[in-house]
Amino acid sequence: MAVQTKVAERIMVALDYADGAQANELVKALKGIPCYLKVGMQLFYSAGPRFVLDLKEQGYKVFLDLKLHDIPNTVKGGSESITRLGVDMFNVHAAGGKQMLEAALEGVDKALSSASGSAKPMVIGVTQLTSTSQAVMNEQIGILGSVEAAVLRYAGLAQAAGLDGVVASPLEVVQIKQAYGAGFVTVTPGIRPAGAAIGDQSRVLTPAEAFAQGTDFVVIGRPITASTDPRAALESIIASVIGANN
Ligand SMILES: O=C(O)c1cc(=O)[nH]c(=O)n1[C@@H]1O[C@H](COP(=O)(O)O)[C@@H](O)[C@H]1O
Repeated sequence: MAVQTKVAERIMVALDYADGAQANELVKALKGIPCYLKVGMQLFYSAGPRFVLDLKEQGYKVFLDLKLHDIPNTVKGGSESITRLGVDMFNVHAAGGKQMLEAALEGVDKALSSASGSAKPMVIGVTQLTSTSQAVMNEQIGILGSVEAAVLRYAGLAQAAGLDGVVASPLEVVQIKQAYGAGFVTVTPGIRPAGAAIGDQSRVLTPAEAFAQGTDFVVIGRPITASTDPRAALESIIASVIGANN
């Protein structure tokens, strides 16, 4: 497999758009690059399950980022509905606790036991959002200690519940892999190519730095979607990762 393909398959492009038409413009612009596509709440609340099904029909890997966080019974039902869409990955907040995380997996199993041929999606626990700084976590949210310690605690909870991995910032990947094993998947937003606007993110690294930390997937939105030439932006990110490895 070409090295470009291997890198592209580990880049999740965040389709943070107001509607399906705008998102489809980007999908068209990136056609032929085998990246993962991430559908988040803005697009899903507007374009709905149909948009997700369309991406799957086109053969894309899809991460449905709806960050479920509710009572276990509701999360179980939500996970069941999500699994029926045939997505490859979805996420739930680890802060919901072990019973809620286990309920998400029960929802997946329930859908798979009755659905026709849906593949098992990876279920990923959100730890501390990458927009959260140490000060915000301690002083506003009221969680004491370091961000790293909180992320590791959430990751441990996610693993104990049987999840496939976690969303965290690239700064925490080495510790997560050390504590929970190389096979415990890390999905890392908070990615900014050198010189890109950081915006509301707090804990960031460049794409090449994130992969050097050993992350499995990077999530990238605005550095691609806000670019005047999104395809060139993605290609230059891929080239930067390959260049850093040579
Ligand atoms: O679960 C996520 O995808 C997520 C978790 C997190 O901690 N931080 C985070 O930024 N995200 C998502 O990753 C994407 C990052 O987008 P950009 O900041 O534009 O690159 C957005 O769609 C966020 O919703």
